[in-house]
Amino acid sequence: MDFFHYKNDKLYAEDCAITSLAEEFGTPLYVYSKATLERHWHAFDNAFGDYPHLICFAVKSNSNIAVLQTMARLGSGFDIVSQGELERVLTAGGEPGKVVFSGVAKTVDEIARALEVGIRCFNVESIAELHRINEVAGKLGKIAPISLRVNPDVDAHTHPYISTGLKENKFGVSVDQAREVYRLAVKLPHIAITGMDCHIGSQLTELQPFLDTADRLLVLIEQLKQDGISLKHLDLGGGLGVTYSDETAPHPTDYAKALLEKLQAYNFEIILEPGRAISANSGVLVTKVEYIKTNEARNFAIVDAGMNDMIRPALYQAYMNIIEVDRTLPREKAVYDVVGPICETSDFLGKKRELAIAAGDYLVQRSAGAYGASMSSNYNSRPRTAEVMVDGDKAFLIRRRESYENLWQLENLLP
Ligand SMILES: Cc1ncc(COP(=O)(O)O)c(C=O)c1O
Ligand SMILES: N[C@@H](CCCC[NH3+])C(=O)O
Repeated sequence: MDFFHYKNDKLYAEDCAITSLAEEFGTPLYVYSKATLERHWHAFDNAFGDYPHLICFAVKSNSNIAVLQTMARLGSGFDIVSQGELERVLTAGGEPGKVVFSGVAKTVDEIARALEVGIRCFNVESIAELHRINEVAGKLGKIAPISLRVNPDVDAHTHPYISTGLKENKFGVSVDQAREVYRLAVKLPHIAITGMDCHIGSQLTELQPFLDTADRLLVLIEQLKQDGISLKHLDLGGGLGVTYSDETAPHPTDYAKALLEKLQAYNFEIILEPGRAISANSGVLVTKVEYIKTNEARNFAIVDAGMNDMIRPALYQAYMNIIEVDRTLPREKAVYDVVGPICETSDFLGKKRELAIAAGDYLVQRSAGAYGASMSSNYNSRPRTAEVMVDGDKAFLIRRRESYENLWQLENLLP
């Protein structure tokens, strides 16, 4: 069941008509469905049944505090990559004891804050970081729980910009060095080894790379046993893909089943860090057609949302569906490039889309709940969009539209 659906040819988010939301809150507008967020989180959580596990929502995919609050109320953990994300989780009511901290450049201040609030563990990405965490923990009189992010050198078969598990990527410690690093970690006085993690990439549409990764990590885990190092958890990161057009991504149940077949014999808690699979299809970007422009080569639908609001097509040539909001309007179909207001040729939401539209109509870009608002910017001095969370027939403004004053509120004129 899709909570974004047509009723009498008019698009709804749950029981709220998108046209009404656009008129009430203006466009561009991010609209999230609370029921979809919850259903997707439960799909992961239920997939593991009674097997010990923790689903840590990847905050980077959608960091609005109401989205995080929705996750926290379900009992979710969180995967963070900065102190900013940590503070958001805490503000949203998330439990610090369910936070895992990834990221290659953790600063001294970030480490100290994470130790102060008592996060679940640091996903350590280098030897230098391990030493830094040990030092900071020592100064604070704490023991830092750590997991080593192992880079398994597995090809995730995804876009090169969102592939993270190859040796040439900056992430983690290579699988060949990891044993040495664990042997070092075990000797450090302010470090407690709790687990192992990895994250090989995003928008994976096959299970095999995850399973190959698990195999490589299990070999390493056996070697660590010989060294007397035992782990409490195994964190396989995020990365499960979603359907943007016609790709089929594995269901969390199939993923969990395949993992459990491998891991049943071990006594680990399993941690996953899904972002996109929970948030992408829980949200849409609503935009208004400002102008239709036609030349010999193209029809352009010029809309009020740009690459500053949704950068995925510009950055990864990502395909995202674009659909009409009101199909009862009498319109001729034509093929359009749907482009934004930004002064960049890469500013498009979609190319060669068949749409029945006229100026003034609303369009929706689907699957925009992940890496949409969280990657938005003020480029071209465009105030960031509002965000709305729909719950049944109620709509809550969870981020107000920025004002023009907001654009320069942190800037100063010279004396
Ligand atoms: C360490 C880590 N965990 C989790 C995620 C979430 O990934 P996804 O949104 O593909 O599930 C990412 C982003 O790719 C990441 O870098
Ligand atoms: N931002 C990317 C995903 C990268 C995730 C970060 N490791 C996307 O929109 O597809």
